[in-house]
Amino acid sequence: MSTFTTLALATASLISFLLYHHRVRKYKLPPGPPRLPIIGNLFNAPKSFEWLTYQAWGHQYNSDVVHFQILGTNFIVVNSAGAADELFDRRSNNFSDRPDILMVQLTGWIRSFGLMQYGDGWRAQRRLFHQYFRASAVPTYHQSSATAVQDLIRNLCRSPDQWMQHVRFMAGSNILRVVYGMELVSAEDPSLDIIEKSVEIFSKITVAGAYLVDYFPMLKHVPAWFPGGRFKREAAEWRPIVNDMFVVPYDQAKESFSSGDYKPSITTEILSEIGQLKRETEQKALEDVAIVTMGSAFAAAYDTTTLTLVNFVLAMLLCPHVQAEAQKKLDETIGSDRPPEIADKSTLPYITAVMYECLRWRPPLPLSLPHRSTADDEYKGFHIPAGSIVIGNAWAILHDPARYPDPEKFLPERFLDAHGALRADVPEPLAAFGYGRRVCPGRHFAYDLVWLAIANVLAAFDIVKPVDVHGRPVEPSGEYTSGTFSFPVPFQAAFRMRGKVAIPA
Ligand code: HEM
Repeated sequence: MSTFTTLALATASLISFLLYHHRVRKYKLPPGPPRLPIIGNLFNAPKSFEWLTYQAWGHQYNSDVVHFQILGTNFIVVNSAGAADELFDRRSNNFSDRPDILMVQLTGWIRSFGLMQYGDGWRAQRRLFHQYFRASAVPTYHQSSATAVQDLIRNLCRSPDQWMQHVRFMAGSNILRVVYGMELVSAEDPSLDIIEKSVEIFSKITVAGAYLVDYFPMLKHVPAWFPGGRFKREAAEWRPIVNDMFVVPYDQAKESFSSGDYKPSITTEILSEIGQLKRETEQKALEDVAIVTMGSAFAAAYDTTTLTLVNFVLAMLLCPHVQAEAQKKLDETIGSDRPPEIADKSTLPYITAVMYECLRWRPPLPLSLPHRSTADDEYKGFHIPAGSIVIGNAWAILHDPARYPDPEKFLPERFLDAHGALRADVPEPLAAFGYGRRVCPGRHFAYDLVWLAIANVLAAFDIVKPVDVHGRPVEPSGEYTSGTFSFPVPFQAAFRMRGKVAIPA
C-alpha cells in the first residue's frame, strides 16, 4: 500500500473513531455484533449471503432491527415486516433516500431514479413511470405479454435445452416492445447485450460496501493506474455501457417515430406529448426525464422477471406434486381449447399462489435495494442516526415462521383457504418488491407477465429433471449466487410436452 493510501486510511479512521465515540456515548443504538474501535465491523460483517447473517443476528440479539458499523458508516438492518411498515411506510419521509455510492455516480447509474437520491429529480421520473405502469395502465400491455409468452412456449418446444435463454428473451423482448416499440427477432439482439451488461454492473455496484472508496472518500484522488484505483478503471469501462442502455434504444425509437414507420409504445406516446409542447425548454426537460425513466424501466424489468421464472422452474423440479396440482387446476378450469390468459387469473388462485410462493421462497433481491435515513430517528428506544444505510431484509421478512410456517418449504397452499381461494390473512410477498415510497413501481406489470408465463408453461409442459447417460436424474444443486440479485447456480431442466394445449405455430 502506498504512503498516500496509508495516510488517507489513517486520517479517515481517526475521524470515524472520534465520531463513533461521540455517538456511542450519547445514544443507544440497536443491538448488533461487537465492534472494534475505528474499523467497527469491517472484519466481522458478512461479505456474501449477508441476508442470512443479518437474520441470524436478529435472532441472536432478539431484536427486529440490528446495527453494525463500518468505518463510521452506520448500517441498520430491518428484519421484520412490523419494523419495515413502521420505518419505510409510516416514516417514509425519513427512510426513502438512497445511499450515496460513488460507483453509482461514476458509472452513470445515478441518472436512474432507482438509484437516485430522494428529491425532485427522483419524483419527476417516478411520476412519469407511474403514469405508464400504474395498476390501471398495465392492461394496455397484456397483448404484448401474451405475445412474449407465446414466443417462450414456441422456443421451449424448439430448443428446450436453451430454456434459460428463452426466459431471458421473453423478459427482454417484452419490455423493449412495451417501452420502445422494438420487435426483437433473436436473443443475439445487441439491445439485450446492452441491458445484460448494464444490469450486471448494477448488481456489482449496489452491494453495500462493495467499494472501499465509499468508506474512504480520499481514495477518490488516487489515480486510475495506481493500486486502489481499480474502481476508476472499472467506472471508465462501464460508463459508456450504462449510457448506451439509456440512449441507444431511445434514439432508435425516436428515429422510427420521426420517419413515421413505428410501432406505438410508451416512448412514442411521450414523443407525441413532447411534440405538442410549445417551448423548447419544456420539450428538452420532458425528453431528459423520459430517456432515463424509460431506460430504468427497461433495466429494472429484465433480471427481476427472469430470476422469478428461473426460481419457478427450480421449484417445479424440486416439487413435482405442486406442479401436478397446478396442472390439474389448469386442466379443470381452462381445458385444452385455448392457452391460459391473464383474464383467467381470478379463477386460478392456485397459479397465483405458486407465483407468490416463488417470490417468497427465493426473493430475487433478498436485501431489496438499500435505503438511507435523512434525519435522526428512534425506533423501540433505539437511536437511528441520520445518514444510516437502512437495509430491508426481504429474506428474513419472507422467511419469518410466524407469518409463513416452515418457511424453507415451497408450499403455495399457505396462501389458500380450505376452498382453494386466496387467504386474506396470509400476506402476499410484497417485501420482495421493496418498501415505502421506493416500492417497486413495476410490480403490477411483473405480476401479470410472471403469472401468464407460469400458467402457460405448466399448461404446455411437464418440467422434469433431465437424465444422464446412465438414466439417472440430474439433480439441481439448489445453490445460489450472492449479490444484489441472487440467482440459482445454473441447472438443467427438461420440458416435456404434455399435449394438452396447442403450441403456437
Ligand atoms: C418480479 C419482478 C420484480 C421484482 C422482484 C422487483 C423488485 C424490486 C425491488 C426489491 C426494488 C427496490 C425497492 C426499494 O428500494 O425498496 C425495485 C425497484 C424498482 N423496480 Fe422492480 N421488481 C420487479 C419487476 C420490475 C419491473 C417489471 C419493472 C419495470 C417495468 C420494475 C421497475 C422498478 C423501478 C423503476 C424501481 C426503482 C424504484 C425507486 O427507486 O423509486 N421492477 N424492484
